[in-house]
Amino acid sequence: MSQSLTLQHPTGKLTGTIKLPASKSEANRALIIAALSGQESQLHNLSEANDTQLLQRLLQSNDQTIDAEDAGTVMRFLTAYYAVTGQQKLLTGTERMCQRPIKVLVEALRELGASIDYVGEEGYPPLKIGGFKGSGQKHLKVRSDISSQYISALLMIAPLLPEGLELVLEGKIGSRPYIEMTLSLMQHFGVSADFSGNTITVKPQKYKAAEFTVESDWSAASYWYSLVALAQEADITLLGLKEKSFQGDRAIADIMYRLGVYTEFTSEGVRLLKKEHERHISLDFSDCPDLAQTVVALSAGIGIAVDMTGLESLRIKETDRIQALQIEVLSLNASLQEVTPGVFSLKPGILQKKELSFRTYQDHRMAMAFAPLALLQPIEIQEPSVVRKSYPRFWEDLQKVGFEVTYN
Ligand SMILES: O=C(O)C1=C[C@@H](OP(=O)(O)O)[C@@H](O)[C@H](O)C1
Ligand SMILES: C=C(OP(=O)(O)O)C(=O)O
Repeated sequence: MSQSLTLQHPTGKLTGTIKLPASKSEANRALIIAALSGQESQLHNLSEANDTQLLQRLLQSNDQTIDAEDAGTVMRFLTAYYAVTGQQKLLTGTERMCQRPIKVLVEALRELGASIDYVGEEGYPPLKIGGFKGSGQKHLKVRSDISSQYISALLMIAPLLPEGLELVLEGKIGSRPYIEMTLSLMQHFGVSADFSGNTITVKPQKYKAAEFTVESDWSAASYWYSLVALAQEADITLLGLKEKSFQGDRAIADIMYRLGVYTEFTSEGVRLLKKEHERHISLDFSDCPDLAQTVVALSAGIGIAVDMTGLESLRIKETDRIQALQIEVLSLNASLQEVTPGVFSLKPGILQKKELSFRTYQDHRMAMAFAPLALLQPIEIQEPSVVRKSYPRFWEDLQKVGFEVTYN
């Protein structure tokens, strides 16, 4: 496995058509729902992303020990899935996964009648999941300010519970579009729910088999927006994206309008063209946390000041993404600071020609967010294989639009 790669572009001019990977968020919901339905559903365009390939394999596995690796959705969705289907499993993951909290979900599932024990530290994987004795409980209060994945996990099993589920979300609702995506996918497979105020109600129901085609991944698209913003000239088409999407990261089209990219929706996807960008913007990432790294790396490189809120969940993702960003923007002479609690300010500096090498912290998004800076000067990306989590062909796709990629 290559320790690093060097990336450069001889002309800075980008034209081409890219088939993006499919959304791992949509795919992983469809896989869990299809498994819960107990019927044969036809799922098309499942992502080649490791997170999806892994879930597909694990759902077929009879092993007692299940390794969710570094995939948050796999860990959280399988916890609820194994609990409600009464399967005895030891569910674990990477060292980092065992530092990502899961207490809110475990406590909720216990209240519903699941038997789950912590093998190591209380509140974190690995988990020993045992039988399920429905408690008859249908009313649950769940914190919604840590990870929406707990809520999505509970919602997908809700129609199978004897009394259904009334979920009251407590606190700020972070990553809300992912909860809405879950409800939309459930609806697609025949299950209705009501989301009013901060309460989501799901009555006992049966999932129905259905065909589903996964849309291209808007989070993956964000790196192409960044590439277009940084290019000298660009005309890039991204296939398989829809104007009306289940994915909240579709917000990248609006964000990038301000950062220098015009989006034209076509029958096959989107066409990205360059435009003027603003110099100073304010953004709230509560609904789209996975876009923060793209925006920070681009803005630091191109010289845009950004005031940011809604970054709370970044500390408990594949790495502490705030800390990783704070370190990596320094080499761009930029600074990222928390100016008042919860409010971050990115101040770009003057980019000086020097050797740039970015660490990726076992986080696919660190690699892909910083890669577009290779349009400004040659750069090195460390541990480039991290992209396999969501976009395994990322480096090959860059080569298609003229990047020179050298594995060191
Ligand atoms: O449900 C999902 O598919 C996801 C929800 C988000 O996580 P949080 O809810 O933990 O913010 C997001 O960051 C992650 O990449 C995918
Ligand atoms: C946070 C992410 O994934 P997960 O939480 O599913 O591991 C991500 O892909 O950026």
